[in-house]
Amino acid sequence: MKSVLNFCNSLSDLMFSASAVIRRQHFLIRTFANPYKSQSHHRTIMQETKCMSGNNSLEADAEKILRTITPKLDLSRHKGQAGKIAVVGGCREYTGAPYFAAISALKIGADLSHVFCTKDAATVIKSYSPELIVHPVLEESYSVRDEDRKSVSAKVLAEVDKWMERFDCLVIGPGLGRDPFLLDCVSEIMKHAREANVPMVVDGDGLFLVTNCLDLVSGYPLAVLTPNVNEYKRLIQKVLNCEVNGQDAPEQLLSLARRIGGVTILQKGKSDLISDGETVKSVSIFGSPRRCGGQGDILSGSVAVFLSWARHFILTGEGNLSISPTNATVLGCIAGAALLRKAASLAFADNKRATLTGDIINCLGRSLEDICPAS
Ligand SMILES: NC(=O)C1=CN([C@@H]2O[C@H](COP(=O)(O)OP(=O)(O)OC[C@H]3O[C@@H](n4cnc5c(N)ncnc54)[C@H](O)[C@@H]3O)[C@@H](O)[C@H]2O)[C@@H](O)CC1
Ligand SMILES: Nc1ncnc2c1ncn2[C@@H]1O[C@H](COP(=O)(O)OP(=O)(O)OP(=O)(O)O)[C@@H](O)[C@H]1O
Ligand SMILES: [Mg+2]
Repeated sequence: MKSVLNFCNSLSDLMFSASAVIRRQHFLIRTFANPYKSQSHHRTIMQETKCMSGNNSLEADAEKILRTITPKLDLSRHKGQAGKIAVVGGCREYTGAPYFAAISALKIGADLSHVFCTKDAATVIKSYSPELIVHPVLEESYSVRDEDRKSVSAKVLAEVDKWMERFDCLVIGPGLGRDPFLLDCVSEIMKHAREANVPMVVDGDGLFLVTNCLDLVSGYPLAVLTPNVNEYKRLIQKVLNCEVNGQDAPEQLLSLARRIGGVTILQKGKSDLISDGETVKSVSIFGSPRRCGGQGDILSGSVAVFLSWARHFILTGEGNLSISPTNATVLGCIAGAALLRKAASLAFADNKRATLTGDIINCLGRSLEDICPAS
């Protein structure tokens, strides 16, 4: 029995540090197991959301989900098994956003957090924290001659590709900026991530890119979009060709996720609404009335970690599966939103009007400990 258990443990460890082949197998299993892919929608969107709001099941049991998917701290595990995250973002204007996302991933429990940014941003981000692994590989138009664009683009891609298979999730967009050459390179990075079945959380300027080129994520079930009010408005206008409908928000979100081929969308706001085109859930845990910039960046880093943990939990069949919904991307969003909101409320209790994003990051550990104690 013990040897069987040991075997299972080793197998599970192996799976988490997944090779490309295993990732692909997992993806196939998940794809065929996903009713979305079978196109068998037995209920209409209207029936589904009415049914959900009718029995008040829109609100997720977020704390239970977070507790369930968070791995136990185990002395037998080695570095990397609790997750390796990479943030693609950081340019001349923005160095805070990628830092917030990457450091949040570490504070929550990922073992390694990388940042792929421009040269200008790299030294600054490194100086914020020695914990982050910072790659100064991205280039903006101003630093590249027209005739060098092709070769520079290939070099950028090669630099990121060297690491791609090692990541459990990418966060694309915090502080990326909107330089056209840089965004072209990031499009290529996204295509490679998709080929390698690496999950992607797309936020900030990554959403600007995706809204203008939906094919980058369309039909990719491992993509998560985390739009704020503005980013959501732009997505709705582009995809559904209408305005945001505050009255039927869950229904509209469900159709948006369906129209983008079953990606998961976390619509940030007073309540966070989450849908993968199959189901809609909300997270309304009390947060903070302060709307300081950077909270969305914490969220993107958090979702990346929880998504990786949820995937591991589901793919290895570890623990009990008594949670619903069962899509890892949705579970990651629910847990990430819950943790951020709780941390924001703790930070606000301490700092009131002076609450800043750094204060919220400092409360991530306490917030996690309240929901899911380390021992
Ligand atoms: N310290 C930093 O480096 C930060 C950088 N950030 C980055 O800045 C870039 C642009 O992100 P933004 O969030 O500013 O882009 P948005 O398109 O959301 O915001 C653009 C403008 O809309 C306004 N706006 C924002 N939220 C609104 C709301 N709820 N209702 C009405 N108007 C609203 C803002 O004041 C801003 O002027 C991204 O790359 C993002 O990641 C932000 O994450 C904030 C922190
Ligand atoms: N009106 C609100 N009331 C309560 N919480 C909110 C409200 N709006 C947003 N939040 C919380 O703040 C988080 C970040 O949302 P926000 O809209 O600030 O993102 P953002 O604009 O992308 O942030 P960033 O400045 O990092 O780019 C959300 O997940 C949500 O939990
Ligand atoms: Mg944002």
